[in-house]
Amino acid sequence: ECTENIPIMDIITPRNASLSGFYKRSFAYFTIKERLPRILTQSIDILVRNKDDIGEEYGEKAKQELKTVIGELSKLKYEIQTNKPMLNITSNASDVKLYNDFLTQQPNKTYFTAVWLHAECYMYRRIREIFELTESLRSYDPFSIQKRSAYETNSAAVLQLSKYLVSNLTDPIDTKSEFIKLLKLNLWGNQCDLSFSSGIVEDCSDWFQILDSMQANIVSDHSEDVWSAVSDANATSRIIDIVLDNSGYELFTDLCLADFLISHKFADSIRIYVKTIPWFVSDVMTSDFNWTLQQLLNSKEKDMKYLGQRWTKYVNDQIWTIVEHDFFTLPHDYSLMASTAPALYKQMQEAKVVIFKGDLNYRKLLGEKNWEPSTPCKVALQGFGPSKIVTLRTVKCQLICGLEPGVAEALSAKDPEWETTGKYGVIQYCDDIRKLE
Ligand SMILES: O=P(O)(O)OC[C@H]1O[C@](O)(CO)[C@@H](O)[C@@H]1O
Ligand SMILES: [Mn+2]
Repeated sequence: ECTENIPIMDIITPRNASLSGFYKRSFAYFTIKERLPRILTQSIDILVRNKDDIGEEYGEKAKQELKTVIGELSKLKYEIQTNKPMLNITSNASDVKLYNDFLTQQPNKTYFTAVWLHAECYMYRRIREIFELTESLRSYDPFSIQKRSAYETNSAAVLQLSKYLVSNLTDPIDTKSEFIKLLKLNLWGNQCDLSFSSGIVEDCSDWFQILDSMQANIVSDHSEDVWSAVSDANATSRIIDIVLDNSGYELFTDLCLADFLISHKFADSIRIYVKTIPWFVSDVMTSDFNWTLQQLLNSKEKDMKYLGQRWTKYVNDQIWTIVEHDFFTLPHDYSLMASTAPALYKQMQEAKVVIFKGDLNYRKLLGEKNWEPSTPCKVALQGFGPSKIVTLRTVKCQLICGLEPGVAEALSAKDPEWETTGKYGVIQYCDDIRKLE
């Protein structure tokens, strides 16, 4: 039991405190104690199982370097389990200065005593550093195999949704109700995330049938506000930003939403924000985006092929643009964006609406704080507000805002694990704070 000498408290997370492994009766503690080491073990197993293929593709030297990489991943796992301090990143990548400056400023620098967000982001940044410091595996994505198989596992759901979307594009529809239906399908797509389900991907194909019955699990539903914001014909901006989360089926639901926004003329351009390094196992990088379009283009299913062609044209015509920015893989929460990445904040201010996907983005929007669940979203955002904000998030950890009084208490009474199963979700909207001044 190597956590016995860790100075942590055997309590739940206090109200308004930062989530941290320091509170033993928390999901943060469980994640750092159990889940992060398991993710590293999974990565090591996958590298060992695929070392011949990787040697084929990256050369003999890569096969040798894999031994070092596996050793380094094991060392990282041991560091976490024994609560070592998070040391500076030593590679010379573009984010390293910002990263180390941030690390230096943190009062608690060990995995179990740091803010959970910082410790978890740091682990993924260290995984990246291990590959950055090799010669032949600098561009290798250790999560690519898992991201690809997650897509394959859900190909039935992708096919079903592609048929639905294509029929929507041709038949006359009730735009508002179809938009809100697509929004909810998009929300539930967030359940498919490998850092959470540790590789077991839900079968998402029966969601059409049960969408209505899942309505009860949307514990905060601002769909009407989201509809008003995206369909606002008086808005000056014709840009909608989508900050992506997971690859696979979830990415497909994001592209369906992005297509709907263009084809129904709610925007002239969609900016799609991806990660610049392998992140939280499932998160989308440009390579995953391109791979997904390629799968659609190569598909034998006519609707999938058609969408692949349609969406490739959106990219070529710059109706959809991929935005890469280091900020999204820093440990900084979004209240620090304006000061840390002013150009990015300014760019987001150009958008009509900014849609954030998933649990990690939600944690960064709320500054990783254990707010009173009925705290208004505007308060929890702590000043972050480049535009109108929409979040589509399945609830995977113990932080939330914007709930009606009593809702959280009722959920805890009915289902004590409600915050950490991904079974519940929120569709939340926060108006542009510039308007509220
Ligand atoms: O892919 P998503 O929705 O951001 O979920 C990943 C998040 O869920 C968790 O697994 C639990 O909160 C975190 O480790 C991580 O922030
Ligand atoms: Mn994710």
